[in-house]
Amino acid sequence: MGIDFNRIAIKIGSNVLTRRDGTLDITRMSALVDQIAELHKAGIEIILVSSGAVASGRSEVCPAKKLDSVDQRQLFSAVGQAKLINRYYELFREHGISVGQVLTMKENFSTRRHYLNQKNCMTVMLENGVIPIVNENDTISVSELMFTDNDELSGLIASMMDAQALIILSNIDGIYDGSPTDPGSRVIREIGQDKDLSSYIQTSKSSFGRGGMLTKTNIARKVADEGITVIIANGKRDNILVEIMKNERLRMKDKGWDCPITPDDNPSSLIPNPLNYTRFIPSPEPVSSIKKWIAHSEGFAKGELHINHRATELLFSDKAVSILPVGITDIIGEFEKDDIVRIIDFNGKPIGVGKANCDSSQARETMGKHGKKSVVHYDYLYIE
Ligand SMILES: Nc1ncnc2c1ncn2[C@@H]1O[C@H](COP(=O)(O)OP(=O)(O)O)[C@@H](O)[C@H]1O
Ligand SMILES: N[C@@H](CCC(=O)OP(=O)(O)O)C(=O)O
Repeated sequence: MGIDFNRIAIKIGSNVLTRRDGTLDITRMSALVDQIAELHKAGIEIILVSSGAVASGRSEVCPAKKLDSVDQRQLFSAVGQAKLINRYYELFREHGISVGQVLTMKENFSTRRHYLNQKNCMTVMLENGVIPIVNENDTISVSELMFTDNDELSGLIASMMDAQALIILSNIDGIYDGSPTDPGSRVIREIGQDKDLSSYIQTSKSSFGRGGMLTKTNIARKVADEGITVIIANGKRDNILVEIMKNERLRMKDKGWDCPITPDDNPSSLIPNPLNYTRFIPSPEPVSSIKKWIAHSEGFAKGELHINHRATELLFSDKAVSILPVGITDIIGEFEKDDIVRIIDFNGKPIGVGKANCDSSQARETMGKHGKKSVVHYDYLYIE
């Protein structure tokens, strides 16, 4: 399979863009923009997911009275997002590159129509040489329906836009095999598909971050399972993006793949990258666009299909299997045709999601019967 990085998503975390006192780190921002401009000029399409709205607003306004966390988020992000996008606009303009702002919310991924509408918006931007700069619309997002953090959002965007790679920039070199503060811990450079990382991840997160390393790891695994290379690296390191792309290019060349980086790259300067970063090995199996959407729709599931032992076994076999009524033992909740439903195995464990082929009452009528139409067709089924 030939792989090249001609479309990538880059997520810049709050901590990369903010100084210790919470103010926007313009020097860092400018350095990252220079690198993105270099990649853009080399012909790589880039979608930027940037945090930093709340952090940059915090230093801008001094609330008249004590605010609760929702009011704070709304006030700071309203002021901070304007400041953030204005900075990006100015910095990219120095390189002659146009940028556009995309503010989104979790609900915007809930129906296929909304999903495709967003995809279309960003596709048109890319086709016209415009770099989309995406952030959650924190001002009007409802707390319970928010993304865990921008790592989750960046995973959705990378998947939706069929990016070949997602680079998550944080304030740490990658995922450590122990506490990052322990001098004996090392960055794990490559993570295979079945590697369990739960014992390594501490619940700590950086001062301005929302989700922590656990969400990064979970989202990275999910996105890599869809065939997208995911890299977690330190956005505070000089020239990190360009170095990562050079290193990845070297790796691909090694395997006989082609990957455009900078047109004036001097091959002699392409020594193996001494930098630490964590790379999630992508699944070699391509995942269709609709399955990618379904994979990220778990939060919108309207009901549950409980399946028996045999159906569970078949779903994990190499065969392309749909969920037939005969394998269903219980149906929980009410759903319409085309709604997302959760698939629960015989042990009560959620194992995937799918788009229902019929509504819940029709599904209940055929449950347990042979020779009936599938309740979830294989093409609309995503097993984790
Ligand atoms: N095993 C680990 N390896 C690396 N970082 C870890 C690990 N366990 C916990 N962390 C914490 O995760 C933090 C990064 O996540 P987060 O605060 O969400 O950053 P961001 O704002 O960039 O998204 C690190 O600063 C570190 O404190
Ligand atoms: N939308 C928020 C992002 C908050 C957030 O989740 O940040 P991060 O910890 O960097 O993923 C902002 O711009 O401040």
